[in-house]
Amino acid sequence: MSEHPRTEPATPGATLATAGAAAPATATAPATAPATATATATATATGRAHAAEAARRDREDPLAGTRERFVVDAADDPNGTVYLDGNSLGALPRGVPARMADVIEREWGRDRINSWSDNHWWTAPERIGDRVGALVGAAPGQVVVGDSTSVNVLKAVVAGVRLARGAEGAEPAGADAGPAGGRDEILVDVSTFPTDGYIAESAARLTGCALRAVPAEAIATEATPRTALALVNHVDYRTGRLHDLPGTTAALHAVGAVAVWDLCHSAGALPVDLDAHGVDLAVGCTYKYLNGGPGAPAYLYVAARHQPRFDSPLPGWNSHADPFAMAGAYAPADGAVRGRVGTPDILSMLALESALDAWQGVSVESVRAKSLDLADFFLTCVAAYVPAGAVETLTPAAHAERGSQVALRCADAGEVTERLLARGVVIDYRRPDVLRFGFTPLYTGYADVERAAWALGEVLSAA
Ligand SMILES: Cc1ncc(COP(=O)(O)O)c(C=O)c1O
Ligand SMILES: Nc1c(O)cccc1C(=O)C[C@H](N)C(=O)O
Repeated sequence: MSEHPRTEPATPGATLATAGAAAPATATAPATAPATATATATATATGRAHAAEAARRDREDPLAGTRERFVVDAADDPNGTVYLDGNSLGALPRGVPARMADVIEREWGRDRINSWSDNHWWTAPERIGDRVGALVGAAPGQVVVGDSTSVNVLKAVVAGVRLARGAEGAEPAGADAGPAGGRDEILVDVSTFPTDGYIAESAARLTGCALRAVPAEAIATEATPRTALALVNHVDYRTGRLHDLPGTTAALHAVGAVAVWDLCHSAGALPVDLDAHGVDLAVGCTYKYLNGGPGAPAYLYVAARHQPRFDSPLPGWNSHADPFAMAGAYAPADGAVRGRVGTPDILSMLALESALDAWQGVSVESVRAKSLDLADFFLTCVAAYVPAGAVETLTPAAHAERGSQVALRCADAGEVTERLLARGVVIDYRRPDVLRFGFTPLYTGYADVERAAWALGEVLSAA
């Protein structure tokens, strides 16, 4: 469930003008280009010690140009919105509306049914899957886009248990009921995003396994020869902690278990390198750092070596070897197509395809470098602007242990989130006491994070 308090009117600039003595004098100035210099000068005059540095970093940022590919407010416009919620819903890439108009008016409106072949709708899940794959380190042919992350978790966990059992001949193919002389346990990280935990529990019942929740850091040591698989969140949605994908995957393999990773909070934010680390199965959403839009289709990665034995619990006609044979008996297609189920949501899928154009010429490595730098700079600004002891940082300081968000714990976090919104700073609140600041390097600038830290300081100084 989302926690996005929304107050009316949500006109950040108007509220900022009445935000108290520390508010910049130019708060009601129109959003014009010279606002950059004005805002920086005003910010410095009002004690914003890091404002000038933020402006300098933005000028020197090699990724500064990609911001124009998105619909976001100007970084230095004090009336504009600072959007630090791309870890929930990524901003709109500029090319998407025109592409959607074309899809709706021409492909659907005029070409109609022929679009399945002529406009390549039928093969969109694999085609777009390859583009997502390139961003998570998967060679072509292993990622298919479709359904929600929740649904793909079910596919991955049930099929993963079948893979783990089948590898040893411990169970007759197709029999899921009851432990079959071995692999009868599924591990899930104890702080998992809820949907993964709910679905893993159901998948455990479907496969006759027991579900055991352990800290993600302990999965490597808790896995035993009874473990069929572990479902692990690559980045913790609440704290922003990055879990050890290479080490945990290797430890699971050492006991013959399958590694299933949820990449919702890492895909598009940091290098994942699925193939390089020998991951078995992975799932993730595309509406966060991949900016695919609300409810954009998710994806499923099935490592090529597992595809011939990938036995989906949701075998639909779209994953049939010959869908239009309309055969009574199911025969799975080869490759990643095996992960499909029913008719794909073409409008959302093609919006995602267009959104991925925003990655043109950008490496995930460069995004990661800026993400870490943005978070470091944000924490420096928080330390300078926020009263001592008012917040506690939940996100690990070590770069190797964090994703692309900073989570701060503070009293009255829901109220603080509303007050930040009133100052034009959009973040997430997770009950009971967590503020999440998400950084999307393709469009988040240093002035954004400086302004967010300043606003947080204002709010907590007034508390
Ligand atoms: C880690 C994680 N997994 C799964 C989900 C849920 O995916 P969906 O609601 O798209 O099925 C989310 C966010 O909503 C998430 O953060
Ligand atoms: N998927 C969401 C939605 O449909 C509405 C609001 C928020 C979301 C989210 O993605 C929440 C997100 N997974 C989280 O990390 O909390």
